[in-house]
Amino acid sequence: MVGPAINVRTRLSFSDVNGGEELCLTSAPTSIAGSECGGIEFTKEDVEALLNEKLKRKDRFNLKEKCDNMVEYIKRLKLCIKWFQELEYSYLLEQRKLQDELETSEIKSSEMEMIVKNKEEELNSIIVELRKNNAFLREKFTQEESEKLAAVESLTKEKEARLIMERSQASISEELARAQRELSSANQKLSSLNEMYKRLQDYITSLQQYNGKLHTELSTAEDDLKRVEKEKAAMVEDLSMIKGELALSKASQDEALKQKDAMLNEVTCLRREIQQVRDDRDRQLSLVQTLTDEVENCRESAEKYCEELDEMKAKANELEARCSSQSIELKTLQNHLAAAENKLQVSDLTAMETMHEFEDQRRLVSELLARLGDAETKLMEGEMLRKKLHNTILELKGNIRVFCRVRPLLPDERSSPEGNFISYPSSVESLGRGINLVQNGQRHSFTYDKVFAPEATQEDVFVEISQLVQSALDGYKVCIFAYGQTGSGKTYTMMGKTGFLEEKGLIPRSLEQIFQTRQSLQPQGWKYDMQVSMLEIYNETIHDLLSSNRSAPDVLRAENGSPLKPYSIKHDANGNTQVSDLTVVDVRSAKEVSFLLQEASRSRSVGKTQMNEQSSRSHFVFTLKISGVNESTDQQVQGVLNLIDLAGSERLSKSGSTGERLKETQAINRSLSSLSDVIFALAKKEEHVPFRNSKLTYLLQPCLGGDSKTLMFVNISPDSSSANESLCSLRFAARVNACEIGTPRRLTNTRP
Ligand SMILES: Nc1ncnc2c1ncn2[C@@H]1O[C@H](COP(=O)(O)OP(=O)(O)OP(=O)(O)O)[C@@H](O)[C@H]1O
Repeated sequence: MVGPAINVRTRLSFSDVNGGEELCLTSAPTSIAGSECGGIEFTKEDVEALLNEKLKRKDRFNLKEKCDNMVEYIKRLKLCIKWFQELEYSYLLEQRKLQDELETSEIKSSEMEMIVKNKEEELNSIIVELRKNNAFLREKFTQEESEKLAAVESLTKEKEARLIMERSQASISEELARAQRELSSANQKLSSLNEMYKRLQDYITSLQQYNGKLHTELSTAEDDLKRVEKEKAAMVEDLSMIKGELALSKASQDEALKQKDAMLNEVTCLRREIQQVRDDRDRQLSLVQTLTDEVENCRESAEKYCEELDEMKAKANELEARCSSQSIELKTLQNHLAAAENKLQVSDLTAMETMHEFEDQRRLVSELLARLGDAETKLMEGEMLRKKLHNTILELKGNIRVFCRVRPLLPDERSSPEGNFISYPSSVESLGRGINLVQNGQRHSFTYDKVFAPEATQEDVFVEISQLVQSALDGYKVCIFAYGQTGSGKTYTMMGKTGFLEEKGLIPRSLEQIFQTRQSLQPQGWKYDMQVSMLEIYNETIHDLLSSNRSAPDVLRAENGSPLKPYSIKHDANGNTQVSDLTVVDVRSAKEVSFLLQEASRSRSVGKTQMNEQSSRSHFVFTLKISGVNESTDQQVQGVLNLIDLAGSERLSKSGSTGERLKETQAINRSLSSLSDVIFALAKKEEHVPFRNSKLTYLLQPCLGGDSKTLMFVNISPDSSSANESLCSLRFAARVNACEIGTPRRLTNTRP
């Protein structure tokens, strides 16, 4: 008996996408029916071989494809297993049918039995084989399943890793792009800096050339000036001579005029007299005539009158003689008059000449004065230009600038019995910049950027720093501090004298100028925001001078009164200084700031010492932060103006301090000595600069070691008893002047 034929068509295939190969095992439609069945072609070996082959090539698949193939493979295996199960089931059915047939027919030949047995055995072996295959395939399936899981897991891991890698790659490429951008901008900056450097070099050389030219011009101008002065002096001398002569000639002219008047009077008198004489003569003549007539009449009439006639004749002769003598006198008088008139004319002429000469001289003098004025304005312009160039050169060199100011003697101070121990050289190169100090018979000379003698007013001093103050509005960090012995005039210089407008100090003047300039820059689109903070460093602790809570100055207090941490100083990468929790006030006018200044000076630690009635016992730091933006160009600037009034150095022996004052004095001297340590280290260009040794030096770090425009006032007392301290201050100032701290940097950018 032939059982039902089961058609099995199986195709197991693995395809390698990369290799393009396809490994396949296909069973042709097979009729599994009794002995005709040649057996199933998918033997364990085949599958194993197939798997081995697959495993061998496994490496070549990439994980994803491997996984897909695996899934496909597993699907097919499942199908295969299903088919095998169906096959097994059909075989079982077949077997059962055969057995049924065997049982029902009961006629079973031994041959048939044999066949059936064989068939059964065969089928059993096939079933066993199939079961084995099935078990193997199941095992394989679970293995493949676990492998698949592992592969999926590794795939997800790989995917994650890939994602991470992609993300990191994206960030790296972003960073790379940024770095490239930065590199290009840095390159641009570098090239612009190089260009700027070249330009600056050119500028410096041109400035130097210009400076040289100016110097030569200055020297020629000075020569000219000297010459002109000499000429002027000669002229003035001539003029005075001429004036003398003129006065003389004027006097002689006056005299001549007087003479002339007198002569005229005389002439008129003489004329009158002549007239009188003439009248007399005429009268006499008429008389003579009448007499002659009478004589004629009488001659005829009587001889008796002969005697009378003779008498009359004698009288007439006498009168004639008188008349002729009077005419001679008249002639001489007329001659005199003519001579006087001549003389008058001559003196008129000389007076006219003198007047002309005087006019000429006057014109010459005014011309010379105009030339002198021109030369003086040229000289002043040259001096201003020289100062500007000097400032630019100093800025380019990166030095700290130093101005020295000597205060006048105070009413209770006496000048030295040996005369002034401070003098100012008058040579061209040190004029206004040099100071000499004589101590123990030895002369010490110093030169700074500017020296102000006691006569210098607050206005004179401010004029010299106004440009520096101005640059805070252009985005520079500016620091001006006053250093000096106690009572030498630091507070006077920085703050001025309260209640005296003329004696306002640099801080109020600077603020007025800044707010005025802010106003004047508004039409150009500039808008500025200003913030003020004020602090003092007293006994190495910071006090907020604008804080409403001044009960415990060194330590901040929370609202509940519990102490918070003390104020701390921090500098950022741009060199901006921040003092934690310090009160910062937005200000819009100089008035607001002066109100705050008054508040702060009331809070400041001030005390009476032997050296100063109102001595500042702390370092006072005024900070104005300026941030400006140009609405039309979007340019932004950030400037800072630091104005610092340091506490005065003093000798313990001299100050006579005790108790609290002694502690203050020691703290002041300690911080000033830290300042000088920093200056020494900077001057020597040492690697380590001990900025952190005191709060003062740490606060001043950006001004002393960075890119700010820094100016120091060294204040000097003219009192001879302070000569020693003054010498120390001048020496310290000379060191400061020699410090190179770098080129000031302008903080400006474009609004994003
Ligand atoms: N240029 C000046 N013209 C007139 N008076 C001055 C001048 N400089 C200082 N003074 C006067 O000298 C005295 C001492 O000056 P000031 O208080 O400014 O000294 P200081 O250096 O700040 O002292 P301290 O370090 O003790 O605070 C004050 O009375 C001040 O008015």
